[in-house]
Amino acid sequence: MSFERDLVSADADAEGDERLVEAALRPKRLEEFIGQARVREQLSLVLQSALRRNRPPDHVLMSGGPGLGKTTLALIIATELSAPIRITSGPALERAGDLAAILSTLSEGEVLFIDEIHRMARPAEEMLYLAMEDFRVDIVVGKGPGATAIPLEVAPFTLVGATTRAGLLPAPLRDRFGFVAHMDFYDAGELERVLHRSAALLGLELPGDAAREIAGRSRGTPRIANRLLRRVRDFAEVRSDGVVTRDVAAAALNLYEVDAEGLDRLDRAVLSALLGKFGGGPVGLSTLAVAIGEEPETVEVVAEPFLVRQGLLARTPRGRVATAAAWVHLGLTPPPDAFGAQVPVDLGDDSGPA
Ligand SMILES: Nc1ncnc2c1ncn2[C@@H]1O[C@H](COP(=O)(O)OP(=O)(O)OP(=O)(O)O)[C@@H](O)[C@H]1O
Ligand SMILES: [Mg+2]
Repeated sequence: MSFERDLVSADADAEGDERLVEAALRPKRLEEFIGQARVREQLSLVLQSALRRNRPPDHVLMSGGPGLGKTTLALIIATELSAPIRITSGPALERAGDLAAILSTLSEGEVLFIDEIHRMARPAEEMLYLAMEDFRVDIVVGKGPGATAIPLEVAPFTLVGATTRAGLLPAPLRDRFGFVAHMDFYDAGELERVLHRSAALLGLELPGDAAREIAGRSRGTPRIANRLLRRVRDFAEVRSDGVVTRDVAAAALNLYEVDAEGLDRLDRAVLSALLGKFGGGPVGLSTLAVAIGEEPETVEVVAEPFLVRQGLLARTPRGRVATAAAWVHLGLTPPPDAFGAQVPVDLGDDSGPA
């Protein structure tokens, strides 16, 4: 085996390994799933009543940002129903035939998981409407006036769709889901629980204050929490005999350019460009994305929701605007007319004009 081959396979192994770890850390049952209390309770009811009636549950749509647990929940749904699951994604369903091939081979009660469902092609989407509602599809044979539609029955199944952009789903599709689960960012306490659970699975001792340090920098996202935990573990193995402390965690995360508020390179690039190149905005999404060499969708889906939640960026009808807090976060003085600079300040009882 040549040296290059070795390097390549070592690389692929490392990446495969990371993905394996991510899969190993996924909660398998609904009760192991941390946070999202409302979604969990709603979903639990949907599943329990379906089990009681011995019928496949309503179709479920999960919407929320990357890494918040959509795929994890889809797998949990199948497990809780003791049903097989078929996994595909919107971009893989380019032609109606791609979807027909899957639908026609589903077994009764099977869960069909379509990830990135907002990226499905139109013809497949229209076929899906019919399948969701009537459990049949029309296979069109031939073209033009001679074309005929051959109806084909589909076994009753449960569709689980996941999307980071629910707004892009056409209404007819959205309306055919019986239950929509909105996944939100996790709070610090929930992320700490995710971290403790993962640390236990990785055989890593994680003190409470170290977990808090990592949780605070995880952008409200379990996937990021787990990823940062692995970087902290690496750092500890090499630099501190595998012992994780709060200082070790902080040093590791500083090394990986995750700042104290959890902003990573992309977040800071967005803010720096917004302040440095556009004077704080307003600036359009695509202009901003071009300025940092990213796709608009990446900026919109990955960076912005977190920046908005942290009160660092605002989406206005005229474009993206940095708030006064953004200037402060990057160590700059906000201009007097900075967006959000006029936040009402409670000066107490006796500080007002006499
Ligand atoms: N509620 C949770 N409790 C514990 N771990 C979680 C939870 N949600 C997500 N995770 C962890 O985060 C990782 C990412 O979750 P998942 O793959 O389900 O995200 P996703 O929403 O499907 O993301 P994407 O939009 O990128 O596909 C999982 O490997 C899992 O270990
Ligand atoms: Mg996913």
